[in-house]
Amino acid sequence: MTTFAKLNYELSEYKPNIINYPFMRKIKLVEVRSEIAAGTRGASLGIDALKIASLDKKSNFFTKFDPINVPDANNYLWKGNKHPHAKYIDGVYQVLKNVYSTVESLRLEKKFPIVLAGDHSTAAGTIMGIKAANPDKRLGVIWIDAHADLHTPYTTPSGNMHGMPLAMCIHTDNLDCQVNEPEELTIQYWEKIKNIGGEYPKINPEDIVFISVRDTEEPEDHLISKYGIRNFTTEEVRQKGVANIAQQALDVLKDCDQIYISFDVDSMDSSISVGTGTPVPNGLTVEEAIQLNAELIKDKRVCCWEIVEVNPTLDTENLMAENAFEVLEATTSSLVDNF
Ligand SMILES: NC(=[NH2+])NCCC[C@H](N)C(=O)O
Ligand SMILES: [Mn+2]
Repeated sequence: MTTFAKLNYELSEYKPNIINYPFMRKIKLVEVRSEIAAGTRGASLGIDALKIASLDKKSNFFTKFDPINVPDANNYLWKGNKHPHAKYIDGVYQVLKNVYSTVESLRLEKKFPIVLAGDHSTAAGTIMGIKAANPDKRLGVIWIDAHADLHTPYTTPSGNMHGMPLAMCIHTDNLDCQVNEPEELTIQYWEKIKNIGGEYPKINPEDIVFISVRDTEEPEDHLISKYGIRNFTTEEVRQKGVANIAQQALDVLKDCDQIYISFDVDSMDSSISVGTGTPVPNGLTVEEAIQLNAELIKDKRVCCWEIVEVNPTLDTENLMAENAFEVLEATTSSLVDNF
């Protein structure tokens, strides 16, 4: 703890109501065990794998913050998929509404949600919730990921909706690059999803910053160049250093009033990220991921942080969860220390 944080902490013993706020962030853990939007089974176990990693490390992390559980719709997996270009979109819609309303309420209470989630689609619900609580604040997004997650039912190569959350939030169909003909019912759900929390884009595409994105398809590349979305590559992170890239990323978002950070563990290199559904080479090291998140979260505009896509069923010895837990713990203590 910094001296000021320590003083603040000590004072808070005596005057909890006055001193705790606004100096200390009120952290709330949000657990979303959704995996229907991933192509591989098992991401719903990621949160519990993080808890096992914490126990093995004898860390008291999970005793420090109250968790809240958001209901998932993983039972849809038993029914079979009816939407080839947006798999289980009916279930995804339910989960996104749940995440959205949970995050909205937390933000209205000025809490800082640390979201532990399964598949990455739920990040759209998080963004919609942040925006709903403060519609007049311009929201920027730092998306640390191997993927751009900018697909739509009209462009997706896989039908997996964890490849679509950013398109939901910028409210695009990307018809310029249409390759699929989604069914009418699929489109109805897609429209409902885009309009959760209001019939408007929740973020400007220009207010997205990518870090380590390296596995995109042509329709995503089209949106990236159309909107000039900045991507800081792994090479840039390595050449210029993590602190420099963190600063540059925050500078891109200089006109934003609040910032959400989404950390997909597949941003880390495939040599250590076997335990995730879509691993990609040339990613960040664990150390780089730790430094990057710990640095970014110091910015006072950051109002929510999320970690996703840990899948222990694909792993050996819970390696990914152990690494991801290091990132979670270090990022959270940076948040606490630099309130
Ligand atoms: N959040 C993720 N892991 N996304 C992976 C997406 C992979 C690919 N672009 C797809 O649409 O299927
Ligand atoms: Mn992702």
